[in-house]
Amino acid sequence: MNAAVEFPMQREPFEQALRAKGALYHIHHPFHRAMYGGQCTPEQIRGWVANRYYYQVNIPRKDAAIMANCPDAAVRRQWLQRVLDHDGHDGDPGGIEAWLQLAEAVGLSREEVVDQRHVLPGVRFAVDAYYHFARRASWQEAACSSLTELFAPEIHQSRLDSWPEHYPWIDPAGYGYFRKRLSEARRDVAHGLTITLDHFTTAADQQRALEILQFKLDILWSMLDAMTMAYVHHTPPYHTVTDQAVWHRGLAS
Ligand SMILES: O=C(O)c1cc(C(=O)O)c2c(n1)C(=O)C(=O)c1cc(C(=O)O)[nH]c1-2
Repeated sequence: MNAAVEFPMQREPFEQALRAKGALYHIHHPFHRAMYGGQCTPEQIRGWVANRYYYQVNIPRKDAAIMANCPDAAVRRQWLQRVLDHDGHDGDPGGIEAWLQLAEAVGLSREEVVDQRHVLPGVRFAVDAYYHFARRASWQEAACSSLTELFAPEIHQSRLDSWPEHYPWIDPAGYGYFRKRLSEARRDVAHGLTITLDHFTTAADQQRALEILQFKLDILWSMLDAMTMAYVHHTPPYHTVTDQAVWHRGLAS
């Protein structure tokens, strides 16, 4: 009896298989489609910006966890740039600060964003799953999970192209974050892709890489599902019982 032998994909078809996952990117989520289609209310835009803040503040923590798991100094030196991009460094206030400027531009106060009062439990759990995966997984698997960034420049560009026209009430000074990420994401993805193509070489490894990328797509999609419940259907958690935002604001220190 012959056991089926699975051959690995060559480098190029494997990269194509990873890129094909873009068909499931959150750019296709109805919430995003409404956002760049100009159908979102100010409340919906504000809800998205306030919730996405939780992703923003956890990205550099996730990247620091990857560095902590990586014994290769050359990789760490390059990965460190991601932390600096978000946390800031000499002469660059960083992506978290740029996100807070976006928050102000859409009419939120810094305080209500930073204290995370608007962060929905579903968004928090999805982001936490990403952070915890990066802590537990090998650094190569965690690097692979960042590859949704393959598809991110297009989504940032779609906002730069559509928001000023559809949402003239947003102060254009807030768009710096999206502009900043165009080049940063392209650089990150070149590095993450090289690591992934080098590391996942057997057929089983390659299936695992595709599953990891699906996990990350699920995280991004689930965040928007939670926001849809709250801001489109007006059914946030506990809406059958109270109109107060009674959910917890995070137990992590
Ligand atoms: O606005 C977006 O839709 C979007 C998506 C993603 C992504 O695909 O994970 C990132 C970002 N933005 C982003 O700004 C960012 O800094 C970023 C870092 C990472 C990552 O996984 O390390 N993803 C993303």
